[in-house]
Amino acid sequence: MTTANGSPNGDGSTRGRYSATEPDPEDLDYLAARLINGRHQGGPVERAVDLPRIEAAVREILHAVGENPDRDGLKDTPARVARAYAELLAGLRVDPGQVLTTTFEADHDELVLVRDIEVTSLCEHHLLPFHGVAHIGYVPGPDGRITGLSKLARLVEVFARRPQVQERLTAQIADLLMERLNPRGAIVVLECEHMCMAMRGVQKGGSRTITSAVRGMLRDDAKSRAEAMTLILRG
Ligand SMILES: Nc1nc2c(ncn2[C@@H]2O[C@H](COP(=O)(O)OP(=O)(O)OP(=O)(O)O)[C@@H](O)[C@H]2O)c(=O)[nH]1
Ligand SMILES: [Zn+2]
Repeated sequence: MTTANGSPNGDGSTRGRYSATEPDPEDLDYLAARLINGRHQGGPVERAVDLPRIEAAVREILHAVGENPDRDGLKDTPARVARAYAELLAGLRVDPGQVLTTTFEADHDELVLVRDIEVTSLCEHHLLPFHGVAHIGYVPGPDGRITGLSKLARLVEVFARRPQVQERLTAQIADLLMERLNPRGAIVVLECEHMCMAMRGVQKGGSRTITSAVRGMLRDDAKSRAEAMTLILRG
């Protein structure tokens, strides 16, 4: 739990070695809330993360590969890995709709596009990272409803911090934009490299997978779609 002043303890004090501007990574409510808007608003924390259970599982993995989890270099590793998973999967505990609660009306009815939003997620098949960039565009609806540009990046974070496949991640971003902003159309393109293809298995580093989700007029109108794609892919 933290407060609008950014202090994890709500009174300007710090906990352990973490300052008010450097949140305690063990504060799981904070990690979930930070995904939404950088402040804790007491939003829904849907699922608790069982850190001791992850720790026990990581100890088992270390045993199973023939390591000694109690040796000096590994003794804190299960706890570190547990905290890391809590952070990497914090999106599971967040209602993505909360990200798009701040919307504005603006007299703009043409494409709004944010390119090259950094994205890192975990593939649900191997729990290895895939990373790259997301490009998100939409054409505001008749009511001219737009959202803050940073909210588009936050939307990527909330859906990326879950076990994912790239196709679903792409579609979820587009669908939530359509649901919450009621735009004329939306387009989401992700370009990612999958570590499960680079570090193991087929071992083809450097390949990039491109996925798109196109909705509304950007799907139905070939000219609008081609214009948006040109802007997205020219970078
Ligand atoms: N479509 C899709 N596939 C993914 C994604 N992330 C990982 N994969 C693939 O998921 C597949 C899982 O295939 P399996 O045959 O069950 O697993 P595997 O034996 O580890 O496969 P290899 O990676 O080919 O060694 C692999 O082909 C991965 O490349 C993703 O985001 N989208
Ligand atoms: Zn994988």
